[in-house]
Amino acid sequence: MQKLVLLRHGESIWNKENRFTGWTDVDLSEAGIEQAHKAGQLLKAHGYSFDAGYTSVLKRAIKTLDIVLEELDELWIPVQKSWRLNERFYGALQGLNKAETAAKYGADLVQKWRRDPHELPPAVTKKDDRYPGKDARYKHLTERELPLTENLKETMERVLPFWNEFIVPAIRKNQKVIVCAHGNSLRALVQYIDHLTDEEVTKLDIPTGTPLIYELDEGLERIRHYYLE
Ligand SMILES: O=C(O)[C@@H](CO)OP(=O)(O)O
Repeated sequence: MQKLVLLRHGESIWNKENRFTGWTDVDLSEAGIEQAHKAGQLLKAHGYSFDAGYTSVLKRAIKTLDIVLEELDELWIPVQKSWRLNERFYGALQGLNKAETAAKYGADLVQKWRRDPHELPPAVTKKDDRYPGKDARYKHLTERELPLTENLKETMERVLPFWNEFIVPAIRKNQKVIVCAHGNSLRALVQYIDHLTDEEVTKLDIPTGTPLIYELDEGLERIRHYYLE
């Protein structure tokens, strides 16, 4: 049996302000920093230890993993950062307040943009400052890989190559792995690991700063999963 730990970053400043975040690189809030420390302490109290960490190129996830590893005194382990673990790119919604957007466009449409795995939020143009092609950290991406908007299905399509190329081989080598990512990159991963239907994933919400433990069999099929609280 293998254990895999998935962790959504602690609360960010824009989670707190109820804004669509996506690839915007906002920092953790005070509460988010506290959540990250608590997650690390909880993992330590339950005897967890890691050989490898994986995170996105966004500071709310990077810092959360750092704080967790600091609590475990394992800041030395190799940590791989990839854009493929980033939050779902939220297009032209990024920066807008979720409640104000619901009041403007209607709660049903906004809920579809947020949770329907096939629904695409309004796109940014390549001239928009939010277009990732303008950000140095994405300069190695091809134009096709640079999103203008993304739904959960597309998020899954860019998360899975990273899962298969790096995380699966590490687990198969018996490494103890922690993946610190985002609400929707983790929803995509959970949909894949748990074989969830689109309807089931629509209802799935992953809380910030709460370790989600997966026990996997040799074929990396889920035996059980639970939150450490
Ligand atoms: O704003 C975002 O990027 C995400 C996660 O906070 O929001 P949502 O809950 O709508 O997926």
